[in-house]
Amino acid sequence: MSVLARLLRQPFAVAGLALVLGFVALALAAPFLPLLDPNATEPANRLAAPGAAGHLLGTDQLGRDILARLIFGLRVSLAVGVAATLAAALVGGIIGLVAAFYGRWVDGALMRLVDVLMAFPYLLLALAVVAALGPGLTNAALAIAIVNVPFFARAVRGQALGIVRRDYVAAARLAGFSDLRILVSEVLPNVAPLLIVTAATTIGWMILETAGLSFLGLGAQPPQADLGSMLGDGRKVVAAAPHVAAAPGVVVFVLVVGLNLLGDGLRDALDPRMKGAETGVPQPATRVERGRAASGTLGHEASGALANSVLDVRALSTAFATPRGSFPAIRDVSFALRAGEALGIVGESGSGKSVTALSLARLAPTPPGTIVSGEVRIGGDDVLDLSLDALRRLRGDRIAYVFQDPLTTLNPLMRIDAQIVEAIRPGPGEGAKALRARARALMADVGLPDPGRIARAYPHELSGGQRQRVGVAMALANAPDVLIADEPTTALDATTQGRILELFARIRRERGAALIFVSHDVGVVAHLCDRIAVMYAGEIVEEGPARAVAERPLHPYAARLIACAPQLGQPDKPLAPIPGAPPAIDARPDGCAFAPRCDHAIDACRAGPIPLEDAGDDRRVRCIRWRELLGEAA
Ligand SMILES: Nc1ncnc2c1ncn2[C@@H]1O[C@H](COP(=O)(O)OP(=O)(O)OP(=O)(O)O)[C@@H](O)[C@H]1O
Repeated sequence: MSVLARLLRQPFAVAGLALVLGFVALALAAPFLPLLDPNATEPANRLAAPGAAGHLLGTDQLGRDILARLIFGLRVSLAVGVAATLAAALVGGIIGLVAAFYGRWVDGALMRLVDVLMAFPYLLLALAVVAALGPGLTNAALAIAIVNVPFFARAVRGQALGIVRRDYVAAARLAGFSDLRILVSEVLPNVAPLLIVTAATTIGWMILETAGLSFLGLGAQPPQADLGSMLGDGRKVVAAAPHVAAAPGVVVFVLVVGLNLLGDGLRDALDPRMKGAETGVPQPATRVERGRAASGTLGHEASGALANSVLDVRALSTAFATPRGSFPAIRDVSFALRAGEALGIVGESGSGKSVTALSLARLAPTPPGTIVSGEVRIGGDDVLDLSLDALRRLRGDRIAYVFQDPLTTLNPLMRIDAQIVEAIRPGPGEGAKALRARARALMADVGLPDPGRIARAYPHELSGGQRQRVGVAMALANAPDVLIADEPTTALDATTQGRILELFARIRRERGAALIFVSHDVGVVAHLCDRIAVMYAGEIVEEGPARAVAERPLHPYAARLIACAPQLGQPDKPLAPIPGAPPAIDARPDGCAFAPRCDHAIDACRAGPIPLEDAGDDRRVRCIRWRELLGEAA
């Protein structure tokens, strides 16, 4: 959606835009309107009331027409405000960019200068500038621009500091581009929205400041009018003729309100992340709004309830709000796990593995995510019905996570043992010493060498494999019933990966927790897990015992996915990548989502939703042709 379209969706911004456009049109048209001469005095008609003697808004103390002066004054104020804003944005922008780009002493010198400018109260500084340069509108505008340079310089520097360290700027340097070219083509486009936003939200303020200087007699000089000098003139006769001050007062007020509404709207349109409601802090739990999903319980019957399951997921669907509407990222996901059982979820990137894993403890981000249907039963409770307090107790206690990169989840400033202790829910009367002992025991349990040393270390002092073991120790802290590992070995080298997989296998054997292991590596999952669920475009397309699925997949997608995974000991195995790409969440077809990439698709595949069918031998498959294809293969 374009910036303009986003702007026009905000009623307050539209009101601001209408007001500002109205004022600008009036100011531009001033010379062509049938107005009286704004500077022509008419002593006989001094302080005429509005409507009297052909003066719609009356006259001032010299008998000048207030309406004409107001429109011409508006023209002057707008021009001065815009010019001062552009000048401040230009100079401040350059200072900010140069300071961030060159760093070190350049940055130090420029920023100290900016600090000095900011140390003075703005009006005092503006008065000093005007005193030095002499009164007059141009000098007043210059003073206001100088006073506002620091705001632009600081904002731009802050943003540019992050950008100049990015790899694409380093790449431009390596390519031999000149500093100017890098600043203009790589850095500037990234700070431009911020510059526009700062200008849009400051311009109203700058018009007010210029009006303030004119009000004090330091800006527009007689007979020229601007809104500030008109207010200053009106103040002298406010008791006898309040309309003289009221007219410019109302115009300044409405103009600045309009500019601020427009500026705020522009900020939200240019950078939606800055908008309060949408960015807000993520909610502590995924929103649940069941009953909105159309697909209902397809496949629910097939899953059936599993006797003595610790986790029972039925027809779970999670949707994400996008600018084009709300679309399900996962649909109708059902499976069940017994204590000690391990389920591997595999699929291409974007197939919904992580959204499934996160939705189980309502950790999928809201906004933009909402769980729109389903049930997640852990030991009889439906997680989707729990209060926030109950949900907090459940997380960590009964369901725990291990993520891909523990460096992002560990606190860089806390020692390892303190972080593990923090994850432990203390038993009654359990003191600090006992908790530390439990932390050491956990560390030994997950195979961390030399727990004494590692306990005192910070996360950055550990290797990737050690950090992942810390992540596992924290997840195991309260002996959860369900352990969910989301690609826990992806960031590790092959040897370390093997050791961490062994750790998961041991945990499962010894602790009897149910394990959900998310991975894009079918080989790893087949080795570690009892069952495999293959996901495609947000749906489980095949689910069953790991060995059976890996050796004799029933769904054409599962078969292709397994065919394109390299296998240890089979160096000659031909790898056949699947042509095409999975559909985006807002472009999923009505029927089988894999049909456009499937060699076996027929018209019936595209006709409508395909149910997850029971395929015997404890297997389920979402394909209407699996029996035929199995026959062909045999
Ligand atoms: N915060 C979000 N906002 C909008 N859409 C999202 C969000 N998070 C995920 N999605 C969408 O949901 C779908 C499933 O994403 P998910 O992260 O579950 O995939 P995945 O299978 O785990 O992929 P990967 O292996 O790359 O992690 C994707 O199409 C993604 O675009």
